Amino acid sequence: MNQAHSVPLLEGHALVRRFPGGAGVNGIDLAIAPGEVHAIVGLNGAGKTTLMRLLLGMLGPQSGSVLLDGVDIADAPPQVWAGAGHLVEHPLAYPELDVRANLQVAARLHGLRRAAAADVAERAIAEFDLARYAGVRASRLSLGNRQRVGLAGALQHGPRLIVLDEPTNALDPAGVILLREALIRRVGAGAGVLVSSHHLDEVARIADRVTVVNAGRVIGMLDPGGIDLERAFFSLVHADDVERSAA
Ligand SMILES: Nc1ncnc2c1ncn2[C@@H]1O[C@H](COP(=O)(O)OP(=O)(O)OP(=O)(O)O)[C@@H](O)[C@H]1O
Repeated sequence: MNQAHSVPLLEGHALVRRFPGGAGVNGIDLAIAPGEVHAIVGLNGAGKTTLMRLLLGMLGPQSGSVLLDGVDIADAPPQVWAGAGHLVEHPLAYPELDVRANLQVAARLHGLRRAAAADVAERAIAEFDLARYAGVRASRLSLGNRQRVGLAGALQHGPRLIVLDEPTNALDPAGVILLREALIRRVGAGAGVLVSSHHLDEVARIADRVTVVNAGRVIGMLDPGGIDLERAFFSLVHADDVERSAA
């Protein structure tokens, strides 16, 4: 960690996507560098998921742009996308397939050949402690195990860019540790991670940078090594709410 590089893996510039009623993303700049964990935190409805969907091209911006490896995502070829891994919104593609098959399909969709896909899927099963469930249909899994499979599928192909929306939701404490270690390994090897979370303790453990989002805008940064992250978070949000209500 802490080896932030000058060329970002992913950059969002002046991103705007307002939904009817005004909520959404109201002009955000954000970058993810190789070798860093960049966390975004914010209250429910702050715009974190919308921002991630914009950054991944799952949702088009009304204005602004996104560069992936320096290339506008509208022009990024499939091999550039193959170097990304994300888990935003839907943990599983194929509920009727078993865990092993789901992971193999996910690896194939990231451009791996059949034998390599089978190989990475076995390693992912081991990494996320899913051996007991490898032959179980995904639709029969508990929420937490489904989340483990989704994370394994997002990380198994060795992406350089990792984007995870609230990845610790539904995970048990063992799953939280497995994920933390999996991310630390990848960041140590040069990957860049964007992660949203409501768990400030976990954010403090893994993040190099923490961006606070409120009402669709970036309102400040938190120091992950700071002593009272919760207090710092609420004071930023409160100050922003007061400022907006006075405007
Ligand atoms: N498709 C949509 N149509 C209308 N409003 C939407 C749509 N998607 C999101 N919103 C609204 O945009 C705002 C931001 O939602 P978003 O899911 O990005 O927040 P979030 O920060 O991820 O919240 P949470 O912490 O609850 O997951 C919310 O008020 C939400 O209701």
